[in-house]
Amino acid sequence: MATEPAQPTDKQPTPAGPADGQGVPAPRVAPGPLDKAATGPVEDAKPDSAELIRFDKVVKRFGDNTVLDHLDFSVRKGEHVTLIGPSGSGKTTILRLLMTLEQVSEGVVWVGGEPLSHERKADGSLRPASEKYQRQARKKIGMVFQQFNLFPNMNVLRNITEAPVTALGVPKPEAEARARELLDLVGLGDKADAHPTQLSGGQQQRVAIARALAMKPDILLLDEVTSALDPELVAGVLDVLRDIARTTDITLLCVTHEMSFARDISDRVLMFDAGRIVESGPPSQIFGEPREERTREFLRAVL
Ligand SMILES: Nc1ncnc2c1ncn2[C@@H]1O[C@H](COP(=O)(O)OP(=O)(O)OP(=O)(O)O)[C@@H](O)[C@H]1O
Repeated sequence: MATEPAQPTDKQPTPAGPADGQGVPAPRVAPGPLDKAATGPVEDAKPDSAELIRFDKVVKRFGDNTVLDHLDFSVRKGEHVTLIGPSGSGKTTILRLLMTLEQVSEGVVWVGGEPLSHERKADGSLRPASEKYQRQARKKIGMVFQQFNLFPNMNVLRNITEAPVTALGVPKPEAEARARELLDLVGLGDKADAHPTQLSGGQQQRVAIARALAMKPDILLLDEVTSALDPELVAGVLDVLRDIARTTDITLLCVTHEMSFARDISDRVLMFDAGRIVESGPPSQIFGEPREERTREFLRAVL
């Protein structure tokens, strides 16, 4: 397989290019021209309707580096799942595949019962998805990055309303009313007119959370959202997220190094190592009685 071109950074999310899986055998769940050995109707492979996200035999390579190695997992509607594991184990790559900032090398990513990494052709086969298809398919997914990435030339209100107005066509007054509600939710009701440079890092990150929620996503991806913050600002952001986890029915997929936060908000924790899940279970198991030595070793190092 050819080495991939440089990937977009979180700061400059560019539209996803064509999948690098083109020309390689298609995943088991994607019978069709790319998978000559596979038989059976595509419909049979559709995820369970309660599953909102499903990774099916997903492989992600960067050049010779296999970052995700035939990864299978799913997340149910409304579930809060946290990914933990050592640096470089592939956690962020999973979120970036869901945002279509990266493309799978093999396998299929499904969201809401429809393929995200691929699109269905008229004959029922799955082919690597076009940029246009993915732009539409990822609309129900929001992400908060480590760096807040607010628009510096727009005030807080406009940072939040910009995407709903331009991408979803929400009328401006409606978008503004919702933005004000969200600002209240994140404890920044009085900052609508401020500019990002007038806010602390923690406040900027709370605006970024409000901005992600303004798109009314079904799925919220959180990628180490407190890593860039001064220690005294971390608790405020985590409290806002705890509230969101408790009071909304949003599905959360979260990468964090904050183990007590993971313990608080998660229904399930997935422990990763070298692109594979080494253990999966409720926080009581993972943090209380981990079954795998690799999990115990990792937690000894970080707790
Ligand atoms: N665009 C890229 N090009 C080449 N290699 C990449 C790219 N993005 C990630 N990688 C590599 O993929 C591997 C997994 O990275 P990833 O960021 O998913 O790990 P992680 O578990 O989230 O780590 P951390 O906890 O440090 O954020 C690393 O070896 C990383 O260097």
